[in-house]
Amino acid sequence: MNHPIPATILTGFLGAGKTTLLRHILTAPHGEQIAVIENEFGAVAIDDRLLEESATRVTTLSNGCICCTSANELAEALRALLQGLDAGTLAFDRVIIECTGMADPGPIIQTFFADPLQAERFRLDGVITLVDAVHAEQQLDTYLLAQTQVGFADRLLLTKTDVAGNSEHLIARLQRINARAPVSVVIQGQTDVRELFTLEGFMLNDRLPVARPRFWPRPLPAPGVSSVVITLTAPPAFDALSAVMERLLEQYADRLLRYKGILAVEGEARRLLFQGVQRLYSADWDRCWREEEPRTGVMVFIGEGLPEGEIRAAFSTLQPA
Ligand SMILES: Nc1nc2c(ncn2[C@@H]2O[C@H](COP(=O)(O)OP(=O)(O)OP(=O)(O)O)[C@@H](O)[C@H]2O)c(=O)[nH]1
Repeated sequence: MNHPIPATILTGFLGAGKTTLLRHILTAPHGEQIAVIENEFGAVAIDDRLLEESATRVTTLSNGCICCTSANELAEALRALLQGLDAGTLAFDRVIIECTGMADPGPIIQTFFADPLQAERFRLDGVITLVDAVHAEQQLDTYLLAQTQVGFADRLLLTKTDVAGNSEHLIARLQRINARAPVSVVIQGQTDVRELFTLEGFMLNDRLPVARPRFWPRPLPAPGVSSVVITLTAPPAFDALSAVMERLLEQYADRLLRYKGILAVEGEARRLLFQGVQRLYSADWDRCWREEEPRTGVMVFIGEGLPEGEIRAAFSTLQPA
């Protein structure tokens, strides 16, 4: 059985610097061969040829926005890459998908969960969202999509800080939208590529940063994308936990972009890893808790117009009064 091939999704609003970063990734000496799936918006080919020189293969999805029409096309492109790999006509260690600036990463991510072949042969390593420090505040004010892209991220990269100057306010805003994803600065695509390649954002392991709870003086204006971090100090019973999650998903799955957590369960030596994207989720038993580890569970919910009160109330029923 082959190891699943890691896939990285690059997203970010129009002009955020995705192609600039991709070019840097393709020429950096990280030792991986990379296949690229480009999602063109409109007919104007961006620098495919430039990318072609350093990538194993560049597949361009013709159909504009992946999120609207071409989820199937993406699945087809991934399948074609696998065929090439299996036939020995292609060699690559990783796939990078560059989304258009107007794409909602949700359906793209779901492609990796929904299709059994994709789920088996690929491992979604992480979603990297680029944020243009010059324009992001205005984009976040105007386009829910810009917030959604931030909400889906495992890692946020702030670009153009060389022009924007002080970005503290923006960084605080990004962390409010997505308390889970670390934010780092990238100027003209320059970054340590290896750090982008081992996110394992969907594997939920020890790399999940356990976000500190944050307190904000004012609630976010709704609707907006925000995150809620829930900490469970006492391990709940499995059935009670399942019932709470099922009820929340039944009612609010549409509003939940992503949620994931590491949970301790009563009478169970192993950690429960729970993660999902909108309606698609999985719960898996992971390694045993180590003796010295506090059996504290943490769940992070990221979503649009998050029903924070309801989520907190549901989980509080799992804790001793
Ligand atoms: N000053 C500055 N400019 C940057 C930086 N990163 C990217 N740019 C410029 O921003 C512009 C847009 O960069 P691209 O890499 O094409 O952005 P993109 O996200 O691929 O754009 P779309 O495909 O249109 O969504 C280009 O002119 C880049 O040179 C940066 O860190 N600083």
